Amino acid sequence: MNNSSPKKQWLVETDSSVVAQKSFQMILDAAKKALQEKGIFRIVLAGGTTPERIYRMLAEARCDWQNWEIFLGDERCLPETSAERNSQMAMQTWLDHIDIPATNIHFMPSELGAETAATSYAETIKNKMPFDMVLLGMGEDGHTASLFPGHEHDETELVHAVHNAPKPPADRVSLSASSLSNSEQVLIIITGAGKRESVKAWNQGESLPIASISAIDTLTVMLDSDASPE
Ligand SMILES: O=C1O[C@H](COP(=O)(O)O)[C@@H](O)[C@H](O)[C@H]1O
Repeated sequence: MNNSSPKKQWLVETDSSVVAQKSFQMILDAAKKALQEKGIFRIVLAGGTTPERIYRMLAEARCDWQNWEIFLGDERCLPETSAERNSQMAMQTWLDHIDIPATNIHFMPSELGAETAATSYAETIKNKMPFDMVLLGMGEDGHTASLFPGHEHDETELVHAVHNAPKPPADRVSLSASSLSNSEQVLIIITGAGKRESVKAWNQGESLPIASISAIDTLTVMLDSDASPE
């Protein structure tokens, strides 16, 4: 990994639809660059509700998806077809609607339990990094992916088994902060007034999980005006 500091940009947009539109364009631009330079684009997806609108836009985009490779930043330990799984959200909003080889989609087998899934997914990603783009959201408590405030993990792990998550379900699987940061670009998208206090705490230097994320080249934080403390 590159030890120099990444470029950082903090963008405040008028509303969540502008955040979605600009994020969508950043993803397409990153894909175009990676595909031109090396013929493959590896992106790690965020779960939760914030990225849904972006994924729906991607479902409508005219792209050659053959050389996109999809990963997840975190997953919830629930049955494979549960609507609460991040993989199901990504399939329903985007991946079910495009012509991408199934072998290019790498979900976490979290139905097998957090430990088994974390070990398995570490094998999946270990030769796929650095990623080209990591997309992240942030919860109201400052968690990102399934890295929660107050939780401690073995920093040598690529992927963590997560238990006792304060947001259900309690059992989850998450890429580590260093795996999530092992990406040319990291794009963090934050919308809604419910996130404002955590954004403020992050700005004031509180050691929230979101604050542990970096990037190789560029770290972008894109917020809507509701989430911005200014
Ligand atoms: O549980 C999760 O929460 C965060 C934030 O979700 P949001 O609904 O507030 O966008 C999400 O980034 C993470 O992937 C997910 O598992």
